[in-house]
Amino acid sequence: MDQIPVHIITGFLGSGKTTFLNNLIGDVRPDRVLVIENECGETNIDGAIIVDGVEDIVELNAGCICCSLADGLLEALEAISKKKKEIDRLVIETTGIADPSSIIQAFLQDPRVEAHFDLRQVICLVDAGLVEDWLSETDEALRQIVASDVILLNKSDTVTPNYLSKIENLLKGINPQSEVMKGEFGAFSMDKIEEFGTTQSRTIEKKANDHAHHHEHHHHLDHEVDSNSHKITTFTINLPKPLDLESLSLDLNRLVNLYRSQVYRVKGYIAIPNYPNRVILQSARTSFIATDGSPWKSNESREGRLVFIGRNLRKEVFLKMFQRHEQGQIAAD
Ligand SMILES: Nc1nc2c(ncn2[C@@H]2O[C@H](COP(=O)(O)OP(=O)(O)OP(=O)(O)O)[C@@H](O)[C@H]2O)c(=O)[nH]1
Repeated sequence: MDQIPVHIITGFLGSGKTTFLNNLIGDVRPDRVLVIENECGETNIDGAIIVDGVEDIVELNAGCICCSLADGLLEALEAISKKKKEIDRLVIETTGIADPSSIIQAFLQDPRVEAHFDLRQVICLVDAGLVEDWLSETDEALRQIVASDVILLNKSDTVTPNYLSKIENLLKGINPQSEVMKGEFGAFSMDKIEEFGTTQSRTIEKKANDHAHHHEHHHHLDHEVDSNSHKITTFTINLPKPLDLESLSLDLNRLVNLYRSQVYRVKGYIAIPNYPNRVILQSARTSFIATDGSPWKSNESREGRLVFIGRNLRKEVFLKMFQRHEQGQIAAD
């Protein structure tokens, strides 16, 4: 029986997973790719960011796939296995704080999954400018790098060539079995990546076993993840009205600068008055970047959502700041 080739895309928050996925989809026949998106929090922001044309995007929200294998992922895979003839590949994008080892294990050790799917490669996106921070502040970044077959050292435009070489060596030191490619804006050729060969089952099995059982965090809609001494918090702020982009950007930049050491990632979209598209706002320890998202449908209520991910974040503090500085009404979820 033919198996569906699978790639798992991992990498820390904001490292460029979605950007790479968009490139990959541009390279192949999008109607024959199926994507499983996993987001932290209830809002699947990436669903709104990804380019159109993909056969299907299965959204697994409200938790991290690595923790809900028993329900969400296995169910999704079972449904996908029935579409075998319609798709050429399955791509799974994990959350930025996921330990991918239990997902890898499912593909290598669960007979229900193995029967239909062939895990080709685990690909890890790395933010050249921030990876040292993430390695020193979190455990997840290390686990993702260790579990991968191919490391895409992304955002090379944000660092000097010398620093880039230093990071390349650091990554090779952490995971000597992996291949490292350097680049920017997720522009890595899938053909080249596939030339590195498929994952050696034995190797990956070892990796999966090495990293299994280290993972005991619990994900909820708004949740805190205890990962040794690091507490990763995720919460969503709903923005029920269209908002002024300029004043909101000022507020948001002020917020992330004030809590710079605690805020890992903010991502979401807002509605702005008289504008036909969602405006996607995101930051990864940097200023906010605003880009066009998908158009609002005529019957849709124009509500924005921002997901915050960080360490020891207190939602009340952020809500209060929004309430003080926003023009519209802000509601907690
Ligand atoms: N300067 C620079 N920015 C980049 C590069 N690659 C991606 N970005 C930007 O970095 C931000 C995060 O990229 P994403 O692709 O959303 O990252 P992600 O890993 O999917 O993020 P999460 O899903 O939140 O973990 C976006 O604003 C991208 O446009 C790069 O090579 N250089």
